[in-house]
Amino acid sequence: MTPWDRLSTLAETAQGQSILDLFTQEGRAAEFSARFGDMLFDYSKTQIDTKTRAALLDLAREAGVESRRAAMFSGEKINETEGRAVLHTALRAGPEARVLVDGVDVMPGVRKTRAAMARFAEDLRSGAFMGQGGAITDVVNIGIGGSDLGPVMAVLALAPYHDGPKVHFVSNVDGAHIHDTLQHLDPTTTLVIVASKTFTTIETMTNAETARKWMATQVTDTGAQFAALSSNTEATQEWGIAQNRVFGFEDWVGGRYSLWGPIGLSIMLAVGADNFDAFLQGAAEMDAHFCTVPLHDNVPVMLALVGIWHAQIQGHASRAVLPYDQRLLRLPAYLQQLEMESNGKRVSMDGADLARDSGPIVWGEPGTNGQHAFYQLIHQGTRTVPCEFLVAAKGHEPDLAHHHALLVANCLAQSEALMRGRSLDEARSSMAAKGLAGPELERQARHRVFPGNRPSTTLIYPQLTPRTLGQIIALYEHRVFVEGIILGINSYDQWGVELGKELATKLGPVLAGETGADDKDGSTRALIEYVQSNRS
Ligand SMILES: O=P(O)(O)OC[C@H]1O[C@H](O)[C@H](O)[C@@H](O)[C@@H]1O
Repeated sequence: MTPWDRLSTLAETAQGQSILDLFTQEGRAAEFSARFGDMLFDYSKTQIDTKTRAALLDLAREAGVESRRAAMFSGEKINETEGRAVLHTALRAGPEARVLVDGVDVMPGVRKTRAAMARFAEDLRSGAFMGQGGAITDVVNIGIGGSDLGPVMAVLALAPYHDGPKVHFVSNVDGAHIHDTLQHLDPTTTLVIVASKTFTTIETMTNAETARKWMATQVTDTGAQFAALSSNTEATQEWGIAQNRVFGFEDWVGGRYSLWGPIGLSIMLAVGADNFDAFLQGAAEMDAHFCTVPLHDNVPVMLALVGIWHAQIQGHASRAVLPYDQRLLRLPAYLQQLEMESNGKRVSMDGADLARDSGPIVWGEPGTNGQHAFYQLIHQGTRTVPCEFLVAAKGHEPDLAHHHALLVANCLAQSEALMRGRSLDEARSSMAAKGLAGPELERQARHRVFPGNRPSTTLIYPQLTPRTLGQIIALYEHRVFVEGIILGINSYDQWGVELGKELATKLGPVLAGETGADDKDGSTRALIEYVQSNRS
């Protein structure tokens, strides 16, 4: 019997197994949680028991998690469809590290770029680097996908550490985005960063061109107030950005894994090089944990196995990520790219159809806001949505500690409510206490039943510092990697984004009326006609 078969059988047995009843086993909370430093990952509020966990760990071993992990860290070209190594971990490696790609140590180059970024950041933050109108007050990062989501998420998350210029982000090709961002800024004291690994992404290049025109209205040497983050340094030069403000990286850094290097410049500008270093250090600590701790106690591995249990074994199509932390507002969006662009694939590494479901749909919002919106479905809908809660024991506002206490209480209450539910008898008693009786009591009570037994995990940490944020992001990166290995997926390519881009490029001239729409289907033709007759 393969571990997959064993897990299917275990899932059948687990059907109807009360999670709450599992807690009659003494010490379950400690036994079904994993620690990393002062961070605790609690997965005891799931149906996973000792046998299930053993089978999940066998699955990980048989899939070759340990050897694939070694292959990734040693610079092997594990991104086989693109023939590339996967070494975002090198961007945060410590001073002693040596990482070979094709026999060459890449670390001297990584350190050189990191030092150049830090010098530039400190020059800009101290006012040594200025715009035409004086010290830089605002920075606009123009990028999309991995060149946007990571930096936006991290800059918002680290608000208590901001002591640099105000950082803004423009990603959407919708002119509204750049318009609304630039209209309040002064071009003479603004730095524009063009962040694009390829430096060909149409949205980014269109926005960059618009920013350049805006800058030219008041600045004589526009190029002097631009910086570029890219692995295509030739294109940055052609575009007119001086070499000393181009921060390059190699093709072994995937877009959605790139915030640790040059793509993180906006984060460094906002919080300073020391805080950025702490962010990298946190991630490096998680890397060391992932590489050395036995699978059973390994937080990324266990997070991945819980994910596999819920998505591929129990068949839950989505998972909700619910940070009880307003500053992690964009974490769900960031994780949507990280997880769904990495593991949303229908063929395995060798091109065969995937034997089971690909990675799940990831969605979420910060708590407590989500509670007043979609938690209704999570508690009483017909589908089970495994929930991943994140919360800090302590906030950053000592005088608002009572807010934080309420926040934490709500987070803990939600995982408890999801597990415990409310029975029909309990609902009946509360209706009876309100004076209801007979059929009306019965009808009202049924609406107030919570089936419960809904699984969730909680990641809890002392406080959201730069170091903790680095740990959390690296944790999720490795989770994605482990899930991808188990599914046999190449988590590091993204061919699924190409077709839409190609068709959009061809539709441009059609919409402009330069070419006909004869080869289009009826629906697309009708939409084209609608746009053409309603845009003037
Ligand atoms: O950084 P860029 O080359 O501009 O790419 C930006 C983004 O666009 C692509 O379509 C990919 O789906 C993303 O993985 C990537 O992060």
